[in-house]
Amino acid sequence: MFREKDAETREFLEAAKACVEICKSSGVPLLINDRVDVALACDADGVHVGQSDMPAWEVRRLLGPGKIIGVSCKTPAQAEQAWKDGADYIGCGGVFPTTTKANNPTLGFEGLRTVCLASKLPVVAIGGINAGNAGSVMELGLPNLKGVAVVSALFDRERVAAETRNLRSILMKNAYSRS
Ligand SMILES: Cc1ncc(COP(=O)(O)OP(=O)(O)O)c(N)n1
Ligand SMILES: Cc1nc(C(=O)O)sc1CCOP(=O)(O)O
Repeated sequence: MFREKDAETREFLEAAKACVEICKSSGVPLLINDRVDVALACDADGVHVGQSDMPAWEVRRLLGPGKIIGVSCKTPAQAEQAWKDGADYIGCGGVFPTTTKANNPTLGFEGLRTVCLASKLPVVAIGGINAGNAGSVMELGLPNLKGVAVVSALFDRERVAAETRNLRSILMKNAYSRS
């Protein structure tokens, strides 16, 4: 996911194109946060939109059937709408308090559980998740909960690659212990 909240459009697009190149060479899909225009211009693999961004049905109309669309959802009604609109997955949070996104309500495990139970789409948990608590989120064993998304757990650290490997190994252990 490429998420950039402050850049000018041209700067955003140039950075997004560079990310697309890196991800393509590693076989990793790249989604653009919020910006459908940028995703189209750099031929990204998809877009993630929030509740105040372009509606997912409109994003689908613009991107076509082959691209990945994610929608941030905090309630069962939003999850139902995302499914009706043709989204591929939903992001649900904040599971824990976060300083990365201002004024973001914390849903806790109960809020996440409510949305996961109602969702007809795969769910990615987000908000305050890090190597210390990611295991506890996945161990909830909630239906449709397929993974976690993190920002500060990796990007507020000096050793991003090492932190990423550590988080990955925690999530992989959890996946194997449940299979
Ligand atoms: C998996 C996932 N969940 C939520 C988000 C946040 O997207 P959005 O609601 O658009 O919030 P802002 O990025 O605008 O703060 C995400 N990118 N990924
Ligand atoms: C971008 C975003 N969306 C959220 C939501 O709840 O939809 S929480 C969040 C910030 C996630 O950052 P961190 O891992 O540093 O808490």
